[in-house]
Amino acid sequence: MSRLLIVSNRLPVTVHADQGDVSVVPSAGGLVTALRGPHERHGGLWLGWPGDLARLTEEQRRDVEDRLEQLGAVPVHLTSAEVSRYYDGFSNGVLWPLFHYLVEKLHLDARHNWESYREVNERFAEAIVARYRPGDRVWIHDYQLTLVPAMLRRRIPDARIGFFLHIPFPAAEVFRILPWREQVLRGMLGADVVGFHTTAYRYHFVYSAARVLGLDPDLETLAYEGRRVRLGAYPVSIDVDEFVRLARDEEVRAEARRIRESARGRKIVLGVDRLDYTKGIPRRMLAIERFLEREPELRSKVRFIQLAVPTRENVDAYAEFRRVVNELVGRINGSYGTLDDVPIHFLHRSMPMAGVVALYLAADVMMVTPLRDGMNLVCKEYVASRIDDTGALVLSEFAGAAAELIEALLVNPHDIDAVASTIQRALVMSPSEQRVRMQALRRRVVTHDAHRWSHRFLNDLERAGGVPPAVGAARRPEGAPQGSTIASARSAPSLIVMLDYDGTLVPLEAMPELAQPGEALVTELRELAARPRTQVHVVSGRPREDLERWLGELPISLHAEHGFFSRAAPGEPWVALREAALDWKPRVRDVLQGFVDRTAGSFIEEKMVSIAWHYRAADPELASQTAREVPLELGEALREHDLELIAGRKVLEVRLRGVNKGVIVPRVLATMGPDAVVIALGDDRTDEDLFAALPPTALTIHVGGGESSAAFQLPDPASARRLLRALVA
Ligand SMILES: O=P(O)(O)OC[C@H]1O[C@H](O[C@H]2O[C@H](CO)[C@@H](O)[C@H](O)[C@H]2O)[C@H](O)[C@@H](O)[C@@H]1O
Ligand SMILES: O=c1ccn([C@@H]2O[C@H](COP(=O)(O)OP(=O)(O)O)[C@@H](O)[C@H]2O)c(=O)[nH]1
Repeated sequence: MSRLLIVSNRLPVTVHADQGDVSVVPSAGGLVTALRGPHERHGGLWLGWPGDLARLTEEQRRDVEDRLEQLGAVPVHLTSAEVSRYYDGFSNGVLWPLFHYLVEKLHLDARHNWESYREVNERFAEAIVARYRPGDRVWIHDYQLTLVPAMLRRRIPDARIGFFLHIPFPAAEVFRILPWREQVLRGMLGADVVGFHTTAYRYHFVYSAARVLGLDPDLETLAYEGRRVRLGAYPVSIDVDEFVRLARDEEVRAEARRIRESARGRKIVLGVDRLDYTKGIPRRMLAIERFLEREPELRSKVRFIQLAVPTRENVDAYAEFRRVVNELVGRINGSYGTLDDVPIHFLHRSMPMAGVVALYLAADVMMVTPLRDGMNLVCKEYVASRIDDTGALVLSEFAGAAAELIEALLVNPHDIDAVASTIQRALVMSPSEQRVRMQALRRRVVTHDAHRWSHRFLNDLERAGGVPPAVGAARRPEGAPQGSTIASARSAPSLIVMLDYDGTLVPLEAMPELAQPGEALVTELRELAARPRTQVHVVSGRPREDLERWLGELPISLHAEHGFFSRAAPGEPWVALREAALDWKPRVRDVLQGFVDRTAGSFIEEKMVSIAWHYRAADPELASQTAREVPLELGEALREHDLELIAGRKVLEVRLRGVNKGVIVPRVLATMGPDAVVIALGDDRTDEDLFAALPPTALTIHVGGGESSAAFQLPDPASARRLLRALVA
């Protein structure tokens, strides 16, 4: 049976060793809460870091490993130097603040932290390989392991790999600050499915990939290295039944009553967060201070409880942050406390889930006001626990959960006045308004629970994969031609080699004039043409002048503008395919010039019988939107003048209908005997016309990733040229 291998930095339990005592306790944080259900249901393995086992005796270690095994947990051990570099230094000192838009907290200079991050990601990939069985699904989680999908893909190319990011993916303008932006994107794109909490995070990812890697932006699927990577928004959630069960539990209810009694008639306003600077605790405290200042008559009627769970205490920013929060709480309690009570009850500890639910049941108002939060599960837990439809939720607009929980009182956590007013509003909310809002919230949380979250993701993972269509083509070529195929072509009585230029013989460049052939390529083509009974044809979309300037001396045939012009040998004239009306050009040029003017970095390439608008160097977001408008604006001109608009790789080209690379095929074949072997290589949509016009016996080769009607495929121009050299050898 197909197993689910869950892979995350943290295991569902963490081992603590304290002065000889060893405890194995449930890990804190939303990721672990969300994944417990799928792990138990699918009965697979969970690979992750168990905490520090270095100080355990051999016997204690064996005992811990037995307990982990019973839980289906596979430990990936980290040294204390790795914890400090990979986890504290890079994951939580670089990626965490950057992805939460807290750029001033970034520590980018410690390169060894990045090295360690890479090494530990390799270790995770190795650990997966060691446990992997064919048919397993691998689900990798979060920012600590962004490189693992690609590392695993290299080791097991046909593995089914999912990746889910639990924190926000920031806007491209913020993401590209990261010196390792390319590696992180390529790492994540190793997966078949990449999941985010919200459509906004997915959008940022797509445009980061477009900007940094030059991929074509598409919100559903990215074509990457010959694969199709599916992107989805899957808002994570909680095990609702478990919270309802705890909310009905007599002991939990008794504890909730005790908490209320100790508040002596005061209303309770609750916060539950890891003590993380993203959670907005200081600004929440300032809003409480503002509220107390503004509402003297309510001071004795409210108790604020803040449960602050210790977290990442070895990261400098967290230690400093704890000091700031302590000072604030001290100041407010000093100003507004009495001999009887203090306004803020601040608890710096973690609690068992039953204790947390008792707090949820006791609280009249729940404050969840992070500055940024990937999702935030605390707010969903509060809603699930309020089985009698009472209570008010104050929720930050910057939590991923705000996209779903729109019936909460949504606030901007940066606006202290607004948060203070919202506390007041929540405290006086009528029971009927509470019910209307809470019922709507509960409906959404109940129907979109953790079970549904994992089900949706794993369903998409089941169906994902495959390769992207190369424009205009329909299937995946078989792979590189075998040595025997090349050998039989070499021994054929005569050989016709038809070659596209850009993207096939040379890599694509930002500006067409930069893609010059270089001496090595010129020599290779000369040697190929010198083979006995061999014809070489370069069949390009380029104008005659480029081909003449770069390849004109060679004893080969040149075909420019997709075969509209041909030149048989050096010194011979260029011959046009037919008479062509060119009266459409000013009109088309005008329209395309409008697109150049509003899309910086794009340009027009004008040839004799076609005009192309190139946008590979333009801002990808702008260019992809603009490209959609081109057919609309050109529609009438295309119809009136019988023109075609052809989409290539980041280029749109207007040309006469019926002029394509296929038109030269009958002429070329007529020059050789029927037993000539034809080899054709091309990378783009326009080369599909050539492949389609060739006889089925031709050896057609698509250069690059994706689908094509070609029989074979080579990854890049370098391998295409190796094949040409092999023909000569
Ligand atoms: O493992 P730690 O370093 O102690 O941190 C705990 C977890 O914090 C983060 O949680 C995120 O995941 C939640 C569930 O998807 C989401 O609701 C929340 O907004 C996120 O911040 C972190 O992403 C996890 O990797 C940590 O395990
Ligand atoms: O003492 C506590 C208090 C809270 N939580 C849980 O920690 C998770 C916090 O998840 P959230 O998504 O809100 O934020 P994260 O901490 O993952 O950033 C929730 O399931 C809480 O119930 C916990 O494990 N121990």
